[in-house]
Amino acid sequence: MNVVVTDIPEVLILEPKLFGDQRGFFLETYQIRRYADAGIERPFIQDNMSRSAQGVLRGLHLQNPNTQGKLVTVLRGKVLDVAVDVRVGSSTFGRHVAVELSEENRRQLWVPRGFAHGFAVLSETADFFYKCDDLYSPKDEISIRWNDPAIGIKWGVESPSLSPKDADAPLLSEVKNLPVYGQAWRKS
Ligand SMILES: Cc1cn([C@H]2C[C@H](O)[C@@H](COP(=O)(O)OP(=O)(O)O[C@H]3O[C@@H](C)C(=O)[C@@H](O)[C@H]3O)O2)c(=O)[nH]c1=O
Repeated sequence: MNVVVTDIPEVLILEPKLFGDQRGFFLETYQIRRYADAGIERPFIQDNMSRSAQGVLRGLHLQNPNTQGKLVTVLRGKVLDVAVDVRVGSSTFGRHVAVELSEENRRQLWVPRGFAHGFAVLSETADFFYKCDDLYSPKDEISIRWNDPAIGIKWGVESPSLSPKDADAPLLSEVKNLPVYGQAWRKS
């Protein structure tokens, strides 16, 4: 597995080794020791899957407290996947990493605790799978406006299709209960 450290060093791109043969291919999408060596150490306790049509944008989402680290994989299709550092007091607060994840490149993104996450679907449909290191907690959910100019993400999608919650989301500067740097990802 190749590990690519991004401009925000806690955000990682993982490139699992792919074994192709006449039947198709095989790869490990998670393996406890290898991912721990890359810095992804907490146990995953929830797995999620979603399917979305072209032009759908989900995000930007996080939970606080009960922040979740997410290891995200695209099983089918292509998305632009984004992690935004929203940890108050972080030297990279408000900055983001945007990476294309697809069934062709088989890349994964590690979205650490304390980061907002979202993705836009660039293919006809996308099947999206992610592992979480804390449980879904609706009372802790925070949405941040996908097109907040202070974040400045170039999604590559015109007029995305959004959930009502995401369409009405506040700007980053309007969110009161953001995670605090140094608390969001403390080892449990
Ligand atoms: C996220 C989630 C949703 N749900 C339910 C609540 C709701 O009825 C339905 C759809 O929920 P949402 O609209 O929040 O789904 P969605 O917009 O796909 O939310 C997800 O977006 C991406 C970007 C993330 O990073 C995820 O953590 C999560 O926030 O599924 C669960 O039961 N468990 C979960 O873990």
